[in-house]
Amino acid sequence: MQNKFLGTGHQGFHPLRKMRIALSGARYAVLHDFAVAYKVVLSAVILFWCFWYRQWLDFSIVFLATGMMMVAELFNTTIEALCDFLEPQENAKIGVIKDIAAAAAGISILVWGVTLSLEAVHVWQAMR
Ligand SMILES: Nc1ncnc2c1ncn2[C@@H]1O[C@H](COP(=O)(O)OP(=O)(O)OP(=O)(O)O)[C@@H](O)[C@H]1O
Repeated sequence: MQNKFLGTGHQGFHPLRKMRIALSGARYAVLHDFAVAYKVVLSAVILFWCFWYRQWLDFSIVFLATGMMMVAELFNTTIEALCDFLEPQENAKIGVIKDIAAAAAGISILVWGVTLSLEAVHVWQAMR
């Protein structure tokens, strides 16, 4: 999309360019934020495992919870980066903004953890 104020960017709809931009953003987040990097690896392992045992658990629910957690984590990283860019010094307001973003990411991790635990119980009950 074109920046309405700066006139930068491209006009029109370019899905492949959008996908390339999104992948580049995800790559940057993985390389520069360990919190994102380890969750990507952990999510890939868990999703593979859940897909393998999909006849015993609800893979769609795990997929949804994992996707939601990763989206929240990427937004948290974006807000942290924006805060660090706008205010390199210590600032109580920046602290509060980052804490709120961290709370959103924390809730998504909690939902992810509870979902995985419930599905693990299903698998355990099915295998007994
Ligand atoms: N410029 C700042 N001024 C005041 N407090 C800050 C500032 N930067 C960070 N903090 C405080 O430190 C906490 C951690 O911020 P930081 O940017 O280091 O995130 P992080 O611990 O690396 O998070 P994540 O693990 O998600 O990457 C914030 O939640 C906030 O309370």
